[in-house]
Amino acid sequence: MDILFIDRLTVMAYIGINDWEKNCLQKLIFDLQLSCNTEFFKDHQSIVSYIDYTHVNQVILSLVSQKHFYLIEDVANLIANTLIEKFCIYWVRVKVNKPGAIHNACNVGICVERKNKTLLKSLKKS
Ligand SMILES: Nc1nc2c(c(=O)[nH]1)N=C([C@H](O)[C@@H](O)CO)CN2
Repeated sequence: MDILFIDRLTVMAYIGINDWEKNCLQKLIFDLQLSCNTEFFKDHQSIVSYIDYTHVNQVILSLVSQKHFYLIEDVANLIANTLIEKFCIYWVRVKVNKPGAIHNACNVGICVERKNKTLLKSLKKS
């Protein structure tokens, strides 16, 4: 398995469980890993199936700017599930960092992994 990654993608978001966090933009930093098959892309006819990381970036910006999120877990789940849905990938890892959330820690975050079970099944059959 090959991995396409995006490190330290930074977005300002409405995020948090406290009242004061409802109207206050805070920094979230994303580390993303998406499975891909670079051998497959060598064939020019299949160029359409490469994962465009600029498109991934746009999807994340659009998702995160749409509403207020309660937990970083909610953001991580939404992004992981959407990426699995929108792109032809069978595995994704999404790490959401909320630096500064705890004054005596340099970072806190959540890391989720999702698999596209339907795609996995069809890959096994072929
Ligand atoms: N597991 C989590 N715990 C907490 C979260 C969270 O998103 N997931 N959020 C907060 C507050 O919003 C905090 O970040 C305010 O600084 C507390 N605990």
